Amino acid sequence: MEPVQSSDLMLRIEKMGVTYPGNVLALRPTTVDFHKGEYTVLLGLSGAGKSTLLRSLNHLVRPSTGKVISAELGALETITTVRRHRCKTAMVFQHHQLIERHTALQNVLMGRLAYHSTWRSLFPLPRQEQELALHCLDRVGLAEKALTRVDQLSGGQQQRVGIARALAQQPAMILADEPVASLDPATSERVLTLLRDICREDGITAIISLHQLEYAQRFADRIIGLANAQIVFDAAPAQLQQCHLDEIYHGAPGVLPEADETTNPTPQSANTPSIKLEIAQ
Ligand SMILES: Nc1ncnc2c1ncn2[C@@H]1O[C@H](COP(=O)(O)OP(=O)(O)OP(=O)(O)O)[C@@H](O)[C@H]1O
Repeated sequence: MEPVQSSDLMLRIEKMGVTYPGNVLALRPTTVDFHKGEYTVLLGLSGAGKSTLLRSLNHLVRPSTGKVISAELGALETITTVRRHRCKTAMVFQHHQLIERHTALQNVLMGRLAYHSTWRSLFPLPRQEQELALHCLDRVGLAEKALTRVDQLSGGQQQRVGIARALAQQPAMILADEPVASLDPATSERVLTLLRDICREDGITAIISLHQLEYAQRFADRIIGLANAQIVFDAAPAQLQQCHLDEIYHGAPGVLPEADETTNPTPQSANTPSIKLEIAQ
């Protein structure tokens, strides 16, 4: 299939649905476009389908129906296309998935492995690659921790190493699955600010699943709200109204922050670890 023609299109999912074994419907057939440089937050209750949507974008979860189409590569229909797509699509995970007994630098170098053959990765990577990894650590403010074992770093520092590893991959797109779910509010803000600033500077498309409404409103260019395995809201944060929240949180009493709080986040809600708790108030 030919790549999709559109100047700012990064990725399209077309009638893509996911049903897990046991007939668990996780995502109804969905068509949606993601654009270059856009910072999209996926919002929704636990089980709404955020991780499934996110992980299907690089076929970590294989769609049961429909397809993922890269603007550059076309439909992800062959192993080669999926590999090339994954090479340019970095992931940041909730539990960062670092090798804890390795140094920060060694972990960041893992981001380069997609560019090397299996046998080549058995040997130290060239100096040029090590310098790139060090530069990535520097961008997340951790150059001085390069030779520190990851298990000696704080949770926030570990997640910054996870971001540096993603950057070392020189991605066109970053998929982040609840990257701040295990962090305290102040650290969460720092990590999300860092991620947004780097994506803006480098023109990286970011798609991030979050539970915290206030962070979604503060950081996103676009919010996609999911409920019951389908998209129920897809627009800029300023368009998000109480009725949309009611739909995303299906009837739970969602709390929409005051208008000026969207540009100036509220410390009181930042203390709340997730919207799931906030809406239960
Ligand atoms: N590997 C799997 N096998 C079977 N069912 C699964 C699997 N992964 C997820 N599910 C189910 O698919 C649905 C969507 O799950 P998903 O993890 O995408 O939701 P989520 O919105 O990311 O939730 P959370 O915020 O808790 O991570 C849920 O009903 C979940 O139980």
